[in-house]
Amino acid sequence: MLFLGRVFLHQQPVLPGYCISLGILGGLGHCNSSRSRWFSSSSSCLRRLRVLVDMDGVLADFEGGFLQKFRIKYPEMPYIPLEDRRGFWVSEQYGQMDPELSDKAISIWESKNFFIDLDPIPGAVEAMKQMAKLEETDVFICTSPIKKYLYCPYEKYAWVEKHLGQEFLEHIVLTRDKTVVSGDLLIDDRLDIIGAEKRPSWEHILFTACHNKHLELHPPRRRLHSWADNWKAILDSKRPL
Ligand SMILES: Cc1cn([C@H]2C[C@H](OP(=O)(O)O)[C@@H](CO)O2)c(=O)[nH]c1=O
Ligand SMILES: [Mg+2]
Ligand SMILES: [Mg+2]
Repeated sequence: MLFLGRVFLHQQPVLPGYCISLGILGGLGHCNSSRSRWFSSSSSCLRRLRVLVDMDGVLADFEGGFLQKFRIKYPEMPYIPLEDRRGFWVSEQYGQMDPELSDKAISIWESKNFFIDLDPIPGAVEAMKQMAKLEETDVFICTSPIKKYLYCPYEKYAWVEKHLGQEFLEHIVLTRDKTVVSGDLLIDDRLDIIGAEKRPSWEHILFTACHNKHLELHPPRRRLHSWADNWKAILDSKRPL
């Protein structure tokens, strides 16, 4: 008998709708990673955890890099110290201070070398290397390019190669819509991640950043406060028992 369905863990669907199994559902997860993983000898497929990790604000310090370059390019202009940042979009808050500052802010991340020059977030590189080495775990960097595509997509790849190594180039998902990417977890600094898929397969873990640290999350939503926080425990909470 063919069974087509979804399994829920922590109220999150962990099986994409296209995962078809022959009856036995216990312990199933993403079964599409390779043909041999679809079924083990006991007719249940090995379940690998898939973690999607955002780039800007989680691996690469977009906010710090922005402020540094903004102050160099516009030394006479007012700026917003990182502790006063509110709201995801930098240009919105700058525009509220002075309408002409919105375009000036945008000019910073639309410039050549903005994305490649970003410093890693503390602990990010080490955590990603450790995470990738974990058994039964697949890690992907899931990041949105800006729409001015002249430099950003290239520089995001170059950044990953520079800081994480060439092997990680196989693990990049560039998308403007993260809801259509399947995974168990998405670690991301943006509060509202919406798109075409109304029921994304991942649980969103909010990565704490200067612009979101004051926001109160409603249960069962969870945060990762930094890479010094216990990210392994969050991964383990999504593994089958
Ligand atoms: C415009 C803007 C972009 N970004 C990041 C988010 C996206 O990267 P990521 O998906 O890696 O977090 C990218 C394109 O919007 O730039 C900010 O973090 N703040 C901003 O104000
Ligand atoms: Mg981000
Ligand atoms: Mg691994």
